[in-house]
Amino acid sequence: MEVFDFEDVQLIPNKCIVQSRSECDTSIQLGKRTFKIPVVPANMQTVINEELAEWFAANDYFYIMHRFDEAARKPFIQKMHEKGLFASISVGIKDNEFDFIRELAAEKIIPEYITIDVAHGHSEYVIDMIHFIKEYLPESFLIAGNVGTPEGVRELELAGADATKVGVGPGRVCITKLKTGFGTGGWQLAAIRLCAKAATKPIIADGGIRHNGDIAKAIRFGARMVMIGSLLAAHVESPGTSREIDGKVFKEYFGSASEYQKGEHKNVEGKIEMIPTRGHLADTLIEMQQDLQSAISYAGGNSLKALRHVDYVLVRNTIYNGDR
Ligand SMILES: NC(=O)C1=CN([C@@H]2O[C@H](COP(=O)(O)OP(=O)(O)OC[C@H]3O[C@@H](n4cnc5c(N)ncnc54)[C@H](OP(=O)(O)O)[C@@H]3O)[C@@H](O)[C@H]2O)C=CC1
Ligand SMILES: Nc1nc2c(ncn2[C@@H]2O[C@H](COP(=O)(O)O)[C@@H](O)[C@H]2O)c(=O)[nH]1
Repeated sequence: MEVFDFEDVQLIPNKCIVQSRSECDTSIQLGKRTFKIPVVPANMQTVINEELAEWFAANDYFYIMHRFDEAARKPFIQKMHEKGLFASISVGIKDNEFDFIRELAAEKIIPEYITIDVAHGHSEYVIDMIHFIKEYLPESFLIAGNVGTPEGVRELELAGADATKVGVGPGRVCITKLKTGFGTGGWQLAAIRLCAKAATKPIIADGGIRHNGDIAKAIRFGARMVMIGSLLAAHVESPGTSREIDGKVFKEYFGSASEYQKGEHKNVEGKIEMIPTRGHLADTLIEMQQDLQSAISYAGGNSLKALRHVDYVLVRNTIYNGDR
């Protein structure tokens, strides 16, 4: 099996067909909606909160609210709907989550998007939850994950998932590879490629994006969208707690399976990082869009489709050209 990661690949330019990069269309459809860019912030407590979710939805960006404030989810959906915005929530697979889905269905509170968010998503229990959600809330677009294999993608799709999320262990604050020996950390891009070949529905590539160019690479290898944590954390608006260290302001970015999230040291597969505070999230998203527009122009097209078939070379670890 050929394995490689984002830093090992460079895409090869084609003749440009646009007069300006602004002609390149970065929009992408997921479910019934079209979004400005193929990027979704990670459904983590230091990346997204209700205020940001509202901003993302109101500005035509996709978002997935995290699942770590369980009781807030129902009023969140209602609040989004009162404001005419789409609701996109996460669920786990414990028994109370089945009750929650039943409750939403009984009260006809129907989120437009639901994501089943479990570390090891290739599981009978996740498949049970997919069946359950499809029975009780068939109108919701259902994303299930995370998986790291073509078999995982196929089984979740077959169970009824409308999209699957791919990535086990490539995240910036992930220590799954170190703690268990498993995952797609270090070869996430090759895993996206394998999974996309098996997929008949969209896949969301989750974790490991370190540069804006990695978004174009993920799309080249079959992702419909990418989920991003670290690059979208630590902005002025980000929910992580700020701390001043040696006169510089940092924000917390911690893993959802870290002890900071769990409140105990049990099955810990995540850590914390302090990231220097960046500017405003809106500016980072605009830069991501501009970089993608440029990537599309290098691909020789005027929409994201152009990225899907560009040639590439494997040049191991050369992303910095020795400039690091
Ligand atoms: N994308 C990634 O690589 C990873 C992401 N995460 C994130 O961390 C958060 C916590 O997730 P998670 O650890 O799934 O915790 P959850 O609390 O969501 O656990 C999911 C359920 O599955 C059970 N389970 C059995 N085997 C596993 C396994 N190998 N991994 C995970 N659950 C298992 C758990 O039971 P029990 O706890 O008793 O075992 C629990 O009932 C999620 O938001 C997840 O996305 C975590 C690790 C990797
Ligand atoms: N193994 C773990 N993975 C985690 C944890 N918390 C979140 N995640 C995953 O990371 C991505 C974000 O990755 P990034 O490279 O963009 O920072 C996120 O979407 C989850 O899938 C964790 O505690 N352990």
